Amino acid sequence: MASLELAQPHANIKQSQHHVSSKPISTTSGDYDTANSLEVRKYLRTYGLTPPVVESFEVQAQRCLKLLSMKPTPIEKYQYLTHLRATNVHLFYRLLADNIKDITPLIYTPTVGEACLRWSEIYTQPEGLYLSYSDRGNLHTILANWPHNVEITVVTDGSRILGLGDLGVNGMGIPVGKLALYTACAGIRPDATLPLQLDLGTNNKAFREDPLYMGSRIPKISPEEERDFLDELMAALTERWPGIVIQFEDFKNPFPALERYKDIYTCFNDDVQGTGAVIVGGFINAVRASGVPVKDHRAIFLGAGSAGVGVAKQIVEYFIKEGLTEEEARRKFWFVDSNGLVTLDRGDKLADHKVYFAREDNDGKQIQSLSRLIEYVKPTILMGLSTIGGAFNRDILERMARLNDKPIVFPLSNPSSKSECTFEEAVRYTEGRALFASGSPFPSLEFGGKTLTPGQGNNMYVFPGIGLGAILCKAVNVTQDMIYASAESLSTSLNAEEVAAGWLYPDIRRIREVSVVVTRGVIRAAQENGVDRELSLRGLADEQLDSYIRDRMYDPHRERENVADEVAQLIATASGGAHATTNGHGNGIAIRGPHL
Ligand SMILES: NC(=O)c1ccc[n+]([C@@H]2O[C@H](COP(=O)([O-])OP(=O)(O)OC[C@H]3O[C@@H](n4cnc5c(N)ncnc54)[C@H](O)[C@@H]3O)[C@@H](O)[C@H]2O)c1
Ligand SMILES: O=C(O)C[C@H](O)C(=O)O
Ligand SMILES: [Mg+2]
Repeated sequence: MASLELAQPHANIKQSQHHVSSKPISTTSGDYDTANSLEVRKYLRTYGLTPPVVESFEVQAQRCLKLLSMKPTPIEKYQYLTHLRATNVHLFYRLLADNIKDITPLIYTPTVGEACLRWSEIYTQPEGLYLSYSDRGNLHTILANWPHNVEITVVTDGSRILGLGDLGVNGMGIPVGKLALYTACAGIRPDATLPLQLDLGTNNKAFREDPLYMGSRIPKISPEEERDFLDELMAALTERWPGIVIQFEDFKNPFPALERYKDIYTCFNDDVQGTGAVIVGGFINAVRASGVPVKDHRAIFLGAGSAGVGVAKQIVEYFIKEGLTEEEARRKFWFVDSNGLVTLDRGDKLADHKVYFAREDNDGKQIQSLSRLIEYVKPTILMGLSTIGGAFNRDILERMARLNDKPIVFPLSNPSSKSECTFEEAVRYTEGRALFASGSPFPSLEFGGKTLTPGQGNNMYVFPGIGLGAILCKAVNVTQDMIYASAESLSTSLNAEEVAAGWLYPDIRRIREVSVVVTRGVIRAAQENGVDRELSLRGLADEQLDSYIRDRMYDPHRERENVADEVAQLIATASGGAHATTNGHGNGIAIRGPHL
């Protein structure tokens, strides 16, 4: 199997100063950076093609933020940021790194949801790779068109985009957005990422009939056809880029592919595994803060899909580590789907993934209403992964507040319009007592003379570190222990002030530091499982491993100096008489040569 080839040479440790990619600088979109020195401009032959001033990042940022504030709607801000990324990638990431809390909602949930709904209408430029069902048999040849060396891809078939349903190829916004966060949060080089949209038909009839829709106008292919297509895709991706990490995202039914590929490729499913991990990470802190012993918790999950079951399975793992038997842990969950409480004797055919948590102790009772179920179960925990915006209404939240001193309430559906409740509602109807995390961001608010800040239980806290960890240790597979390690690492990553303030997740502004901790945990678990192929990392102490990780993270602030250093070196080489045609990094600078 291609993914098991041990001979696959990734960056060797000493050589790869900047990160694991073989391309230390991207010349295409940095050429016209107004921060480039005059010397660099002369070398690149862009002298005169930009305004004369050499700008500091602070001045550039001032202009960008001003332009951003002039855009009246989130979608226009999204479009401006897309344009910035396409024309000056390092400036985009500098801006994002310094304004992560404010800009993330504009390039990720919730705005990316609107962008996907309107993708065909707002499309201006290509940003990833599209593979259609009619391309089967030729996937390897098409992958050869992608010009860069890829380390990680996010792939979707668009069939369940956030809580917005089947959006076909309009789903491309999701891989683009997730990979931007891989770069911003974990420092994976932008040119080492591949957004991948599969065009396998769509059951969204309105899209198929929309003249602007840009995918195949056929109904979604069958599961068997999709399986064969994915078989070819996985082999082709791994043959083209042997060390590639493949993240599955927003598939309507992700379980068959995960089962089929997890032991033979370096892959994971973010909605099942990443979500499970991120919620466990915050949940460990919520359980502590609740003051209720693990054995006394009971959880109702609204939504029994891939995310709900993924989360519950990992909480089971946490409960077992806390001393419960698997049976005791499993019995702590009551799932509700669109047909009510999930029971074995409900009379419908349960999807395979629901059977593990289906109740058989319901004495033939089938409960449809969430409020009646709350009275029946008396839960300490209420999780929402149902795509039903507003499902945790006043009545539901007040019931949770009556039953618990500190109810754990996690409305996790995305985007914000699908969140089961807002932060404000949770605070108001539980008198500020809820231990809260939502999938999409909500603003802080004042309550009872205090500023309360919501947690954001979004897989963006873990997937960047899972991906970077797998890349750096050259993992053969992404094991369940690596996923669980990302959760535990996340739960320990809060600093003293965050703990004192009762936060469940660390401040998003520290995400790069958090990603280092998560990455280290993932690498350690890979080493324990023996799936790592970068054996030199095994002997490193934790601080050494952290430095190793940090040194390989792309830093957009350093890029300008990197370009200047390389140009200076090339000029020195050229003026020393050598007729350089390449600088050995494959970035194309030298072929343009000194000028002026
Ligand atoms: N916070 C995060 O990091 C994160 C991660 C992954 C998914 N999500 C969100 O979770 C949601 C669900 O994702 P998924 O992959 O599980 O989707 P899915 O389609 O697999 O599952 C949705 C579930 O909700 C149930 N449901 C639908 N209508 C319902 C109703 N009226 N009452 C009760 N249950 C109902 C369905 O029966 C199904 O079990 C999405 O909105 C997604 O954006 C959030
Ligand atoms: O994309 C997100 O914001 C989280 C998650 O993967 C989702 O599908 O909702
Ligand atoms: Mg997702």
